[in-house]
Amino acid sequence: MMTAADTQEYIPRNLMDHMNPYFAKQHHHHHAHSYGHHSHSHNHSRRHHTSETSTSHNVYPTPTPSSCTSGLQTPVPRRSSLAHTDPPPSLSSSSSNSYNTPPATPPLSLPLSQVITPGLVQATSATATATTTEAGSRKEPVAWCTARARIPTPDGSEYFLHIYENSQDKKEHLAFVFGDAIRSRSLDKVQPNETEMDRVKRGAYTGRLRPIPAAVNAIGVDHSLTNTLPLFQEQEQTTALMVETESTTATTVLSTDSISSTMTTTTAARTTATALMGQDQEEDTVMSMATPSSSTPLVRIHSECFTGEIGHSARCDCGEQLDEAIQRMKEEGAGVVVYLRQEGRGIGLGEKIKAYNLQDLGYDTVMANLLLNHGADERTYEVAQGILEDLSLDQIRLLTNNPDKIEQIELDSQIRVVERVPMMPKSWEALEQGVEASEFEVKEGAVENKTVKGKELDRYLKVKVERMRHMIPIPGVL
Ligand SMILES: Nc1nc2c(ncn2[C@@H]2O[C@H](COP(=O)(O)OP(=O)(O)OP(=O)(O)O)[C@@H](O)[C@H]2O)c(=O)[nH]1
Repeated sequence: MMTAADTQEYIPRNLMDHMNPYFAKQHHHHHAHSYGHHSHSHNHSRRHHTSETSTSHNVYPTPTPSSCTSGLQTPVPRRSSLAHTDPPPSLSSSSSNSYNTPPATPPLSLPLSQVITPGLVQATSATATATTTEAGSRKEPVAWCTARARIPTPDGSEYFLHIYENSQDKKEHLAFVFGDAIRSRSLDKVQPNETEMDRVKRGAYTGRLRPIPAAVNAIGVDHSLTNTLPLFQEQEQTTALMVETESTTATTVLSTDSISSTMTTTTAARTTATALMGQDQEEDTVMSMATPSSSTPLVRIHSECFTGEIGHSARCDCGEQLDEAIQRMKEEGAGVVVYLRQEGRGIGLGEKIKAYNLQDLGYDTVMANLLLNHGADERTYEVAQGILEDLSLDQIRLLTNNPDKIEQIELDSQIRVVERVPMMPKSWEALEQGVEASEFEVKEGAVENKTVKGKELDRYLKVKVERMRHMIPIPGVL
């Protein structure tokens, strides 16, 4: 769909980079095309590479010491220099568990669980294998989920927050997962020597956890859950998992629903597992079996913005966008917000704060970045691709106005944006309709308190449209 914004003049990224001496020879692609329903392949090169993989397309080389001067000319380290050296885990490996941080707190004592051998627990979708792109260029996963937990929200709905590690940087990138149908393959994958409680702690269960009587919140108590099953059965009607081994017989109670479906018997360990379901299981089963939506999932790839999301800043609409994305996914009952820790379009919070001072002098967001010797936009999307691949999302409806984001997410990947879902800034939508933003807000009812408006926001948005190709119609009054 062509919008008014499509016809606006813009400065392509390569031209912007030519304005910057550091990036003069960098970019090789960028074409404008409209995004509606489409499926096409790209043959242009990935814009950003880590230092390990980069050859001729190393877009942001680490400046040489001689190029480092002071003040506005001081370059900052590029992402490529931040790439850490830990190898990503091979999901197909049966012996490596190096990426899982040891628990900081002493584990609950679960003697019987300790004897459960690998293979006993099988996740519902534990078929994760390293992903390979169309070009076959990437064998190892880029991102893997280390933990997940339920987050209830004030309106009673909830989502599962997924924590991701990755092969590109040391940051904790996130995925807000709405609905039960979307699962992380790396999370569900069985890890060597893990116990059921290990899996519960990292969130590798289906359904919902429930309180157990054994969870006494006091130190100096025996937190062993053995020999307490009869008590649980009588009083709590909770899901009980009975584990029997060759040498010992005892029972461990876990409050996971549907855990029986994650268990199988291994002959090697001569272990059997039986789930004894409580009376309230039916209700929970309904929750855990939410019908997977047949429609393509809604996805938002959101970049961190401390000022806009936490700091009540009216310089940008980042907080409003995050709220809007979450609201829509609640309404649809499914979807994923991939939350990337690339603050300030990848330049970091400190540098963005410097950029704000330059903006107060009259420079726009693009020029302020360039004057700080940054690219106009230094974000990369390999981690987002890795997260989407891990969540088995290769056909998505993407909430964005940014064509570059669509190009980057499809690049060298099987992921296809089958639909772009626009995000109209609330204040501009109100302007278009000739109403006060506050009226609009009330009318829509979707936005709580993050709607932003004002001259600074208008300027920020116009720069996105005019210089960064964002597909937002500028209100006639502006
Ligand atoms: N360098 C810089 N970054 C900013 C500024 N204002 C917001 N950001 C960052 O911009 C990022 C959001 O990018 P946007 O260009 O607003 O939007 P987008 O994600 O590219 O596009 P949409 O998907 O349509 O929202 C976040 O990381 C913010 O921290 C600014 O003035 N300077």
